[in-house]
Amino acid sequence: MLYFIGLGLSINHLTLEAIDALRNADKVYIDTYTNIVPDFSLDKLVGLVGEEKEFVMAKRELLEGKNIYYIVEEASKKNIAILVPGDPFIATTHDAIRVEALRRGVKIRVVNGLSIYSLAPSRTGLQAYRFGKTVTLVYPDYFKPYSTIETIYDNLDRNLHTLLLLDLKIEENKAMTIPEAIDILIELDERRVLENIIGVGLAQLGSSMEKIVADRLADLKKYAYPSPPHSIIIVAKPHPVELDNLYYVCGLPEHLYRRYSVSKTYP
Ligand SMILES: C[S@@+](CC[C@H](N)C(=O)[O-])C[C@H]1O[C@@H](n2cnc3c(N)ncnc32)[C@H](O)[C@@H]1O
Repeated sequence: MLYFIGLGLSINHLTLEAIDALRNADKVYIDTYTNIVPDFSLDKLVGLVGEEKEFVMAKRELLEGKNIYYIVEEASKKNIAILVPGDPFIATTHDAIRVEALRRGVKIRVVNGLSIYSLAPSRTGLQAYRFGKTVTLVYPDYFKPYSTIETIYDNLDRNLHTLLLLDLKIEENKAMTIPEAIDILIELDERRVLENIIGVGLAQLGSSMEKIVADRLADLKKYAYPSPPHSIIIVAKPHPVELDNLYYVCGLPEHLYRRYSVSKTYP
């Protein structure tokens, strides 16, 4: 059996179903590269699921490429678990392992986990059905990420919010921060609309250090955030209830709350 288990965004998000599946596993691969879970502790995990099994802190190379065949082979003989931050199949590359297991006739089980995709709308009060395509902003090391800006423009043109995930290169010790992302966005913004639009900065969502702040996108740079993971929501024209949530839940400054309570134009 091959288990794909979501950890959630904090070790405290592990569900009873996840703990049960982990207890059944002979070997647990812990995905260490698709996200950062700041409060993750192997000792705490072992305490919850028992130590009589093998734990492997897995880098990208262990869960991708030809190693997929090795893991599926193992899972044809033993109970193997892959523990993934967030939800195991949201914004990860683990589908290739699932498909290979099913192709080989190896049984699989998916245990879902709390994801940035559900916490972002839920924690901010922005309505889930008003989000357009999610996009990741990558470091402009090799090319400028114009396609990311195009996606944000497309969403704004359809009056939809954008959940912007920020680049993680964990194996290079790099994780994009909200201020870094804003510099990149403003530099690439040919329409010159983004700096005045409302943005919501999300840092370590779901952990005890969680920070959520709403302001003009350009002004999100002036806040202090705990270390990554960070994301940003680019907010389309907010509905009245969303505007209330931006003010009361996310700390939108009062002058912006008042302005958008009466203004017909946005931003
Ligand atoms: C590749 S995605 C993986 C998503 C994960 N599988 C899930 O279901 O949440 C990782 C990106 O999600 C965002 N993210 C993940 N956890 C977060 C958190 N706790 N707070 C803010 N952003 C987060 C960051 O932008 C990070 O770079």
